[in-house]
Amino acid sequence: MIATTGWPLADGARSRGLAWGARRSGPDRFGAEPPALVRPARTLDHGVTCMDSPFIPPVPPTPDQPLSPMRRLGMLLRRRSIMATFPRAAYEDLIYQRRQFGWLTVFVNDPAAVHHVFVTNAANYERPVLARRLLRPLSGDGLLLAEDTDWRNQRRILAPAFTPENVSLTLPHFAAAGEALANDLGAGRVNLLARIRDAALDAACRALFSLPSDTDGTYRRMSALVREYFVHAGWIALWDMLARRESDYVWLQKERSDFKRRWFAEIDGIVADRRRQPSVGGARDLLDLLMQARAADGTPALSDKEISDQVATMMAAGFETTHAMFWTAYLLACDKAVQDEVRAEVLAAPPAQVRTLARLRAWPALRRVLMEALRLYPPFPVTARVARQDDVVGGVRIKAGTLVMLSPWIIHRHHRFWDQPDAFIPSRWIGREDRPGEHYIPFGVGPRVCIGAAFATSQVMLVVATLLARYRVELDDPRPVLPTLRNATVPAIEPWFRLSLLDEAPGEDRGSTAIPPAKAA
Ligand code: HEM
Repeated sequence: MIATTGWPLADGARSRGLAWGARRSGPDRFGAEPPALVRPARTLDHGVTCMDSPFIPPVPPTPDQPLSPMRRLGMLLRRRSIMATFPRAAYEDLIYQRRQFGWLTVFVNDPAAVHHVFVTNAANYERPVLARRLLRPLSGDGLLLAEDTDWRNQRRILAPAFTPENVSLTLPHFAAAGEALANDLGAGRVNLLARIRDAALDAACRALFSLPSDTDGTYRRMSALVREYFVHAGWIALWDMLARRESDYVWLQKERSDFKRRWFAEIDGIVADRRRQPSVGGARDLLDLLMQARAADGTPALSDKEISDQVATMMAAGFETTHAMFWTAYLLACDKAVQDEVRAEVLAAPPAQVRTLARLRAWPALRRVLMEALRLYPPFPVTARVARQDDVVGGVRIKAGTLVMLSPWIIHRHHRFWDQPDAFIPSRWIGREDRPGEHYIPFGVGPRVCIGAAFATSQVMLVVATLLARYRVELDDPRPVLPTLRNATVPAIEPWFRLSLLDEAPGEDRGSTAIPPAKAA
């Protein structure tokens, strides 16, 4: 058991090392004294009994007062966590506003205001230039960045590929990726994030393209490319904030255009290979489903370029799954009792038997842990829109051009909406697995809600279940694992974990992986 205190944090906070069942101590996020270490079980508003003294994962410090625009800008440019810029009021107000050099940004927490912006008046809002500049090299002209009629057409064409039957088609691919990960790992000390990153890409490549093994190095190259993108070309620069159009300061975007060329060369190659060697019989993966999509007159609905754009979008969006997988494993590693509960149900219904979405219901405890992981660490911590015309949002008059933010990070930890918002309490979802409520929005809201939600959740569940069926997982690192934002909610460090085979005593050392974890992700 590790319980080190006082490790200096990147964001200037101090926190505790946390391992098996480590519990909260020290002041809370708002500086208040903590409640007693062991709390009695009690009943929440929605009638669910909450476990004693839940694990409270560390987070960047929350400023009591809003930070000045200069300080926020400095933090952003120095790659400090965006979460550390949200003051206490953001977690308490229904509408939280701030100005950046005269520009108003409105965070909508109020469900009615969220509904107005993302559903009833969604046509008045579009993705901001900044998001398009950052995401275009990764996702091309696919669904994620499409707008208006183009978006409606694309969504209509893609929807059939994501029906429960078609997502079920991909489950064997996810199970195979989980098996490959479990075989590859072995007992000992491990940089689980690095391995999960590879496993998520492996799962995506299998489900999208039926690439069963990395014989020609395709997904190693793709993995390296995406990592490189998130660390370098995909990071916000000052000129991105100044740009009014996607094409502004194009000469400063050479790194991004180079990335786009290399990224699409890989994807175009995969599409061209499938054209040369089409699948026989029915569809075996998402690429087949996209190639088989038909317009009303029976002609192919998508050209090869459009297929590449959609595949790139799915791959880019699919990287969110890596982090969902990591945070799920991390939370399980930090709460032994919950891990044991999940393992018991996984051993009772082994992953090899799970071949349909309906069968995933055999793992309700795992599902609740994933729901809690997506609540505490939503892979997209903020979703932004720009008003096309003046509007009134939650009683606030906004002008055309105003940035309106929906932050799952804030809403999921909002003090009006959640009991013990920062605590890991999977039991809060008992009986609510299918109706998590309007304050739970990891996959977005309204017509542009994530099309790949079932795909992503089944992937995470199958890979994590396969891991737990083989190993006990512990955190073996004294450093606090703080979330930060790099296009997704990622851990600021790559922590060490310790795996032991189920028939070994926990923590028994069978050697460690030779490669030390890389520095901050
Ligand atoms: C845990 C993993 C994932 C999370 C948390 C997630 C979350 C989201 C969110 C919040 C949005 C809405 C963004 C907005 O409104 O601006 C979105 C959109 C989207 N997601 Fe996901 N996503 C995940 C995985 C996936 C996967 C695996 C795929 C594809 C296979 C995918 C495909 C998409 C696409 C294409 C869109 C754009 C939908 C549209 O604009 O109509 N996502 N996702």
